[in-house]
Amino acid sequence: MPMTLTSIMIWFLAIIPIVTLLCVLYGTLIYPQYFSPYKDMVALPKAHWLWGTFAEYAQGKFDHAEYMEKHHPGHAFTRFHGPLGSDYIMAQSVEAHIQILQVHAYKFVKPWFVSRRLKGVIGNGLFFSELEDHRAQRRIMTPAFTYGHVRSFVPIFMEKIKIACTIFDEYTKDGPAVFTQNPIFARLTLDAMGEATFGLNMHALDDENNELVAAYRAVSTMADDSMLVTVSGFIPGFKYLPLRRNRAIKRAQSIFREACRTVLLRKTGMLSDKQVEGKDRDIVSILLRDSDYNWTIDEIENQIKTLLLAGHETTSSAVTWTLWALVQHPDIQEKLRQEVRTSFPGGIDDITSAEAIESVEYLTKVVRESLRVYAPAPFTVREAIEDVTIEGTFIKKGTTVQISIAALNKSTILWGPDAEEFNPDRWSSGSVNNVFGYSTFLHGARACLGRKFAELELKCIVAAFVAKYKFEKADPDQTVAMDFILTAKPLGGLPLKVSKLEGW
Ligand code: HEM
Repeated sequence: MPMTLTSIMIWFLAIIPIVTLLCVLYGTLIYPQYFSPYKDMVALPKAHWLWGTFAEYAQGKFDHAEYMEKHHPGHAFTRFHGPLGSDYIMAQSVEAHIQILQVHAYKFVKPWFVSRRLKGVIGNGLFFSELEDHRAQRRIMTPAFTYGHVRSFVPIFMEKIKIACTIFDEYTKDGPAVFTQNPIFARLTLDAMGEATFGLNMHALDDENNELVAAYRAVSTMADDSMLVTVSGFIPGFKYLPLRRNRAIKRAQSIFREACRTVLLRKTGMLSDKQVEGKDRDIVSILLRDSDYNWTIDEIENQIKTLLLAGHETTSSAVTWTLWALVQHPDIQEKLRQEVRTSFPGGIDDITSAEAIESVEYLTKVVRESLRVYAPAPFTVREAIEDVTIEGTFIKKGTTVQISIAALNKSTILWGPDAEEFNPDRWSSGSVNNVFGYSTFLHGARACLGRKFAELELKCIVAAFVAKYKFEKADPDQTVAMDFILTAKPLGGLPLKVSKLEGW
C-alpha cells in the first residue's frame, strides 16, 4: 500500500528522537571508550555521563592542575571529558605548551564555541582575529603597546587612583569599615582603560550607573551567570532568540557604539586637519596617527571593545587577588607599605613616573607573585585546525585543547615543592628558571599585548592603596572561593576591613 504524506511525516517524527538517542548513546558511551584517538590517554575523572567535566570547566570550579600533578605527573597531555563525549585534551607539560603556543601557534585557533558568542559582541578585533588576519592586526597594533608609550599612561592611572581613594576615604571617614573591593577596582580600571585606550572618560568612578557604563557592562558580561554565556556559544543563532537578555545586549551595543563613534569622528576629523599631531596620547590616537594602515571606523571600534574587554576586568581581578594575598600575609603587606612610603615620602602626589614606580623592587616582586599565584585568566582554549603530532601525541583536527596557565604558574616541577605558596621573595633569586613558569599573560604568537600596560597599572594601584590603607580580613575565618565569568575573581567581590592610615 503506498504511503501517504501524513504517514511519512509520522514515521519521520518517530525516527528523529530514536536517531537522536542513538547518537547521544554513541557519543557518550561508545565513541569515547572505543573510537576516540584519546581513549588510552590518562584522564580527569568524568563528572557527568552527558556533560563530562564541562560544568566544572565552565564555572572554573575544577582545579585541573592540582589534580593532574597529584595523580598523573609527567604527562604531556591529559584527557578531559567534553559534553556529549567530544574530544577535549589538556596540555600538561611545558614542552607541549611551547609547541602549541609558539612552534605550531597558527595550527590552533580560538574554538568556535568561545568566539561565536563573544565575537558577535566585541567584533573581529585582535582577540578574535585568526591566522593571516591576526598576524596583520598584531603587526599594526604592537607599536602602540611599547613601554615607551605605556609609561606615558602613569598620570592617567594616578588621576583615577586618586578619585578611587576619595571613595575609600568616604567609606572609612568614621573609622575602619568593611566593604567589597572588586566593584570599586573594576570601576577604576574601566575609567583608566577608557581614557588610555581612546581618550574617553567613562565616569564609572564618579557615576557608576551612567548610561555608558551600564551599556558597557551589559555588553561585556552579557549575562549574570557563566553557564549561560558558555552554553549559548554552543547554540547556533542564540543571539537572535527573543530573550530579554538579548534585547538588553542589543540596546547596550548601540549606546556603546554611539559613544565610540562620537569620539572617533572627532579624532579622525582632527587627524585630517593634523590637529592630533603630538597631542592625544591614547592608544587609538597612536594607531590612527602612527600606523600606515587605513583604519575604518568599524575596525577601530572593534579594537576599542577588544581592549576594554581584554584589559579592564583582568586588571581589576588582579588588584583584588593581590589584596587577598596581602591580607593573608600582613607581614608582607607591612613591608610593602614601608618600601612605598620610603620611596615616595611626599605621598601619593610623588608617584609621577613609570621609572619611579618600577624602582620599588619589592612592589615588582609582590605584583608578579600575585599574578603568578592568582592568574586572572587561569586557562584558555584552542581548537586544532589540522592534524598535528606534539610530543608523540597525535592531535586530531577539531580537538579542543586546554592551555593550563594556572598549572604552569604553580608547577612544582618549575617552582619546587612550595609552588602553591605566595612568596614574593622567590623572585629575588634571578626569577624563574623557565619563562613558562610565569604564563599569566601567555607566551608566543598570541601573548597578551597589554602585559606592560597591566603590570604598570597594577603597580600604581597596589602601591597607592597599600601605602594609604591597611587591609584585613572581614572576619578572622574569612575564606574565598573563585567566581569565573570571563576572568577568575573572588566570589562575592571580596569584602575586606579597611582602615585609613596616617602619615602618607
Ligand atoms: C592582569 C591583567 C591581564 C591579564 C592577566 C591578561 C591576560 C591575557 C591572556 C592570558 C591573553 C591570551 C588569551 C588567549 O589567547 O586565549 C591575553 C590576550 C590579550 N590581552 Fe591581556 N591580560 C591582561 C591585561 C590586558 C590589558 C590591560 C590589555 C590592553 C591594554 C590587554 C590586551 C590584550 C589583547 C589585545 C590580547 C589579544 C592578543 C592576541 O590575541 O594577539 N590585556 N591577555
